[in-house]
Amino acid sequence: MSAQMALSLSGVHKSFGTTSVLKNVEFSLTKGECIAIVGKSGCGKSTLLRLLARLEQPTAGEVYIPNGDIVRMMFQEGRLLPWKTVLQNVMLGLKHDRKRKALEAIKSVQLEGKENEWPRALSGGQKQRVALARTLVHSPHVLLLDEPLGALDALTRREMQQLIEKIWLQRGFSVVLVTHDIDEAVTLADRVYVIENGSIANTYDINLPRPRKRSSYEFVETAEEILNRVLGVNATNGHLVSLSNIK
Ligand SMILES: Nc1ncnc2c1ncn2[C@@H]1O[C@H](COP(=O)(O)OP(=O)(O)OP(=O)(O)O)[C@@H](O)[C@H]1O
Repeated sequence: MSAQMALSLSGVHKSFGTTSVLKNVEFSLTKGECIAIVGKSGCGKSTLLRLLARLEQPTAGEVYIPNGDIVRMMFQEGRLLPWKTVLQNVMLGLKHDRKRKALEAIKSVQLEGKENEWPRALSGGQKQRVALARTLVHSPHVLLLDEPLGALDALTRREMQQLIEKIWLQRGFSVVLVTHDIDEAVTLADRVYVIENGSIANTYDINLPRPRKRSSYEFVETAEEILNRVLGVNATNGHLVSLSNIK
């Protein structure tokens, strides 16, 4: 494996009982890359992330992450402990230098001044900032994002996307983002994988300059192409066609 490899999956299959969820999934990330995984509900996106987080084991194949590399996951619901303050939530799981590290992470998500608030006093966006701080405090090599902005309003979502991009560019970790929002995928990812019925159906390299302009012709074209692929729409005539006919 190359020293630049952040993670890789080769020939990964995952079944639950007799239900086959992932079939022969193969991809890799170099360090510092951000990829997005999109696909219809139930296609296996979260299962893929859970394999990367080692919350599940593959039925066959290999998930490779370099020894000692730290992987952290952020979920759609922030999963904050309601009986702990912002600072206490961010300090969770830390062993050394807890307060200093937590304060630094809280600052990086622009929540200075909220350290002693209870989660119930925070807006949805602020809660997700705390959830992000809780991952950053561990200095992850790989950040797994499972639809982290899915419950936020459109404006807050944009702000969070900008924040995630800024922190990612500063810190240089690798990101695997699962999202239903194709614009979000094209805004953030170097590469977008479309999953269909548990397999990678298409890969799109996104070579647009950052920060990406959603109104640009290239952005709109790319997002539409990916959306059509996910939906199984033939972009040339706009009709729904059988997914198996699209290569
Ligand atoms: N622990 C489990 N036991 C049995 N089946 C499971 C388990 N986890 C996931 N599945 C099944 O695997 C399939 C894929 O689920 P997964 O959550 O990975 O999809 P998804 O693409 O993330 O969906 P969504 O976009 O709706 O979150 C579903 O049919 C689901 O019911």
